[in-house]
Amino acid sequence: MPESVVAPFPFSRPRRTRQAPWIRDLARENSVGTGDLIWPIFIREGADVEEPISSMPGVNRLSVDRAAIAAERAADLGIPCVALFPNTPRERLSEDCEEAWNPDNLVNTATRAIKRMVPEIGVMLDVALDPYSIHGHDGILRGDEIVNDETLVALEKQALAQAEAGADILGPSDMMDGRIGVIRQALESNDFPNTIIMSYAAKYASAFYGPFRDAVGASGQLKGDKKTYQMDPANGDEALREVAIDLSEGADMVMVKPGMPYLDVCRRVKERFGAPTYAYQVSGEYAMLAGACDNGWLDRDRAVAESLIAFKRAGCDGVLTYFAMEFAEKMATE
Ligand SMILES: NCC(=O)CCC(=O)O
Repeated sequence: MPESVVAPFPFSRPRRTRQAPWIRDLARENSVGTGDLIWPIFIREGADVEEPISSMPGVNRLSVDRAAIAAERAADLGIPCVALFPNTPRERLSEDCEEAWNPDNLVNTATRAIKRMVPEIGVMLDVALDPYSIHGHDGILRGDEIVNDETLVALEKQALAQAEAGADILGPSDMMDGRIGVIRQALESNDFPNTIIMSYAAKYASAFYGPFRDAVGASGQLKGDKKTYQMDPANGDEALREVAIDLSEGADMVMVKPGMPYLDVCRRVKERFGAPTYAYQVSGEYAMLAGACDNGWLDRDRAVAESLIAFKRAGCDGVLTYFAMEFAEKMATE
């Protein structure tokens, strides 16, 4: 940033550029639009079903047919991409997570349905085993250990099944070492040169994921915690090392997660690497804001817009947010 030269008061009066809407519009440094947003959708079994998620008031699990209709609405409103997360039926969870590479699992089926109905919207899928494991971890568990290299073999199979289903962006969210290189190599070797990888590069072991685990049906399952693979919230330099590794292994875009408590990390990542940088405003952030708004303690439209502009100000190119649809609906009426 250039050094600012400021005249002494009264020659300098910062309020001059805030005195009326037109000059505030003209002086505004950042903006957020629907084109900056990725909308996460939870997918469940069944047909014609929308099921509320109690810990995320206003967010529903959708059956595949409903998800395709919702994606069409999102595209009409200018949202460029949806991210799909499965609420896998309990009987399909296993130790070895085979459901993750089932070509007909919920997210692969939903991807095909959405791409058939709305080919112009991007579809992003998470590459990680937690929605498919009986223990709720993102990798293969042997004894007490999440085994890194064995997990990579499973992630490769999962990623290829997703690319085959038509996913445009793969989001490895597991935080195993070496997974971006393995997935990129597999995509190149299997004729998917255009599949984009947005790595969850700096994903923290956070308390703010609680409602998500409820949404995907994994809250009761998790044994222990994820601290041996997700990052320590106390660390910032380590995030830069993680991002450097993922970019050098072939990630096209990188993500910081959660969002609002980690805006410093977003800023540092963007400044250091200049790569396309995204933040995930996670379920706990959604629940916190939605809960306060539902209680009348915050003005919902203003609080949501302010939370989203903060990501742009911090240097992000875009945001994954459960508020995407309501923000887009609001923008469309203005
Ligand atoms: N891999 C996707 C997530 O873990 C989402 C977390 C959240 O929304 O809390």
